[in-house]
Amino acid sequence: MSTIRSIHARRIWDSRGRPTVEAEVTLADGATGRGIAPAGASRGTREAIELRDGGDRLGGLDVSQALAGIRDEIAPALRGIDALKQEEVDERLIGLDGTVNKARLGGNATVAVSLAVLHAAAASSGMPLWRYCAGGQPVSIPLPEIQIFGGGAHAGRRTDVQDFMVVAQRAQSFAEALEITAEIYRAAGSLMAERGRLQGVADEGGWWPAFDSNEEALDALVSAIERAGYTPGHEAAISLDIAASEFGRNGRYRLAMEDRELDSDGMAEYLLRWCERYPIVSVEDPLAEDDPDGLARFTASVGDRMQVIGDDFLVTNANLVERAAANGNVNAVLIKVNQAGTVSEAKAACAAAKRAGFGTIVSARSGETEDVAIAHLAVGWDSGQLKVGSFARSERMAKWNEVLRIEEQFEAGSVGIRDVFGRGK
Ligand SMILES: O=C(O)[C@@H](CO)OP(=O)(O)O
Ligand SMILES: [Mg+2]
Repeated sequence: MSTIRSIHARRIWDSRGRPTVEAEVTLADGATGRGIAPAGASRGTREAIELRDGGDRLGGLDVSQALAGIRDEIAPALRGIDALKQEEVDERLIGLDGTVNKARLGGNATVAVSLAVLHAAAASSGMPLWRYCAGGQPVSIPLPEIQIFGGGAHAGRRTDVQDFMVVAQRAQSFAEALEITAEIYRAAGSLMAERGRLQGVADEGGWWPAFDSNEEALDALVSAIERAGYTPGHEAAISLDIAASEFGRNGRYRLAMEDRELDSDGMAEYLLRWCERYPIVSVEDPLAEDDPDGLARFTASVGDRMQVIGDDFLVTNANLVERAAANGNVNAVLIKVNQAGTVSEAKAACAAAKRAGFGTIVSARSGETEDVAIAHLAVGWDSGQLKVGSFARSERMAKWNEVLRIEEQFEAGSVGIRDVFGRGK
């Protein structure tokens, strides 16, 4: 029987040395599943709230309230529910919390439990997680977006732009995409070393961006692609997460590196110049979450040839995705389970995006753990793309390597890899 027998919650630690929540679910048939809450640094204001509390010595970073909520309220309420009924489980979590943003029990509590139930249900069904998530629907191996330089909130705001990434858009397999990007990553490292600029890595494993301008980082990225023996824009293209909500509000954008302030149109023009000059195929959060008109203008000018992703702007919310599709604010969405707070809500956002013809990118957070669930979600939900950060940090490699294992399970040649525009569907 796949009914939930018990849920245990424990405090574990994430890749930034901060406490986080792990839930462990045991079913009546003995199957178990574990889920861990990741944590973002650049967060959208409408994300599910993670519950953090006093814990004197931890300065408000502790998660003891979230753990207590799982023990005292969530575990008793879910006992006896069939783990195969993920939506029922998640509806119970949403109802129990009772707020619009999981503020009472904490999105970190609900997401850990929701993922743990998903894992346990897959184990009980005797299926790998990706196959269980697919529910019999067609799947694909996602194209990876891999960070080469990590800036913004992940590197003490060393650059304004948060993620400088590479997409190996012509790779024929995930294994090949990883290989190409690893070469570019290492080339970028030696380039930094030669310039006396190598200063370790940022939160997601991308090189610490010791640059004097955002453009210098872009130029270095192009040089790294060339040094690795590839043609920029051909085998390897550039993908950026501007994370503009971090430095833009009320239509004003403060570029610290260049010591200037731009209005919404100025910011868009600044980015459009990059789009002309560099082989950029995807831009995430080019304008702030409170600038939907700016986003719509930006998408109107480049959306026919480029992916424009809403992350902080859409916070993995199906209603917001539908509204964005109607208003043309963006043409793709980042899918982060902990932004929504439950597996079912994230899945609904992904489904809404596909109905709207949006690109979908399953994404990790900047604070991560060894949990590899998102590798399986990207495959099982057929998202087409996966964003996990970089190399050089094992919480990232655990996920990339997991996709390699999943790819091995596919029959050779039966599943094509897609580029950012979904070619090969
Ligand atoms: O903005 C993002 O897309 C993510 C991952 O790069 O960062 P964070 O988890 O800090 O929100
Ligand atoms: Mg982002």
